[in-house]
Amino acid sequence: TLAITVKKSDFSEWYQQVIRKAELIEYYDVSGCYILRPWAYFIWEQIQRFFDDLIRTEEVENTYFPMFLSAKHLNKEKEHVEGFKAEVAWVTKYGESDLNEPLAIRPTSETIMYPAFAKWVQSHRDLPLKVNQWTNIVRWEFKFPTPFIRTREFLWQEGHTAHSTREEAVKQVYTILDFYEQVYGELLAVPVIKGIKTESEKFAGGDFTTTVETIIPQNGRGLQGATSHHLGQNFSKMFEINFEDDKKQKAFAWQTSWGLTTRSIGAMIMFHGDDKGLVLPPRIAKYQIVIIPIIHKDLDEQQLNERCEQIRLVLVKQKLRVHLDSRDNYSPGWKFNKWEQKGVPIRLEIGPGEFKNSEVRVVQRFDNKKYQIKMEELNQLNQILDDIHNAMLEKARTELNQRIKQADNWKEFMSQLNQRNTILTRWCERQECEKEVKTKSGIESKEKDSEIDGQVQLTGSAKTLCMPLKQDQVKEGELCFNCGQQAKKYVLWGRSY
Ligand SMILES: O=C1CCCN[C@@H]1CCCn1cnc2cc(F)c(Cl)cc2c1=O
Ligand SMILES: [Mg+2]
Repeated sequence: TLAITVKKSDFSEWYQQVIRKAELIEYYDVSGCYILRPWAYFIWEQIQRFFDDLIRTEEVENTYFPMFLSAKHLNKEKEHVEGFKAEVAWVTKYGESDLNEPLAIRPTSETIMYPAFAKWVQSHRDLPLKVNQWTNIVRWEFKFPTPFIRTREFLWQEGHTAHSTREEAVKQVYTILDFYEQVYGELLAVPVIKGIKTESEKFAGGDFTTTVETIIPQNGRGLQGATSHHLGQNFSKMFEINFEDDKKQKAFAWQTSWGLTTRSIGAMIMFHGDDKGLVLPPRIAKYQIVIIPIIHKDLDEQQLNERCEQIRLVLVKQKLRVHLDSRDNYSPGWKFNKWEQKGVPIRLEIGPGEFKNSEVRVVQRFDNKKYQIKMEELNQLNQILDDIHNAMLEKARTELNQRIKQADNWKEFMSQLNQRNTILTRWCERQECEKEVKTKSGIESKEKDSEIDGQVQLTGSAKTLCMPLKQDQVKEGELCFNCGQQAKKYVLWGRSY
């Protein structure tokens, strides 16, 4: 059927219907793999354009590295690959013949890139080295797949830099983290919390991991939006990426790596969608405006179409992405419904009244506001779209903040968790304490692990999402909410994707 048959509150069924009825996703017969249709791929292109403009200001250069790597290469960083081996996909044959050694498909590109870095970096004059690539990635996840959020093949960018000093590398980590916050806020109208991962949740191969986390309002689950790691000298020692510093001393480079994936599109869909379907933030909408002629017996059809085409050209000149839907095999009502499902930010209706008064009827998708504007006021639409973006971001920020609660003890913590909130607590920073909270919260969670086909998809236990960069100073005598020892930091806990 055309209509979405559930409300957003029936969240996972709503999500499955929206991604199909908004024509974002088509299913494919390899489990965990999905087709990105033009309506979705356009969003990824906008993200690429926006992020490329940002990293260009940091003199990051786009490259392309091979997708295959040998077992030898992959096992170069044995210890941290250990935990990931189960999800590596391998090519073992070509035609009828066996490869004499199997090749892994990139699950990430450190071991592909860093041997080349070692060749390119000899002197401190070769630093800083800053490369990025836009590719697909394959990780044979065994958890139940969700389009955009968790798929076996996804698109991402991965940036990798090498610096001569720790300070410069650390600065780079935070500059990129700010760029990620801008991708979410300025492009996707999704608010995020910048923070640092705990030792247990960080990238094991690195020194520390920073992250932008968001919280899906419907289920209060944390979702990692993107990540920016300081790798220290761990990889440069492993791959001999060293250089002669200005005192003729051999020194190991200081490195960063950072990634953002098509999961960002899933976060945007979940945040902004409503019972009628997708709601697109204007800056990533393939069509920002759709024009619908309303044919009427008192109105000459030819003249109506000429007026609509005239309006379309005016808006094209204003650099707006506008589509005139003059199909004569669908009714206006059908078109309203379809373009609402696809989340087009503004619909312009032109019927006999508008025609006579040289007006258009504006219908805003995000808040369903309706009003008339004169033809000569069409130039207001650029600002109106900007205002819609800002209003969507503010509404989303309010919803996110409503999902963050404080707790000073276990009882309060579990009460908030079972109300599907995330919880900011003082914490001792001890890993075993963190592990205990994970275990206990899983046992006491009202929301049991949700399983599909016997595969745990979303667990009921809480984990740390991040230690927010913006946080109060913990004072002497202020204790960890769980173990009662002296607290050191505030940390945000939550169920997560
Ligand atoms: O998160 C990023 C940003 C972009 C570049 N990479 C880092 C670290 C990636 C961690 N990670 C994540 N997943 C992995 C999966 C695997 F199968 C293997 Cl072999 C390794 C990894 C792995 O190292
Ligand atoms: Mg993983």
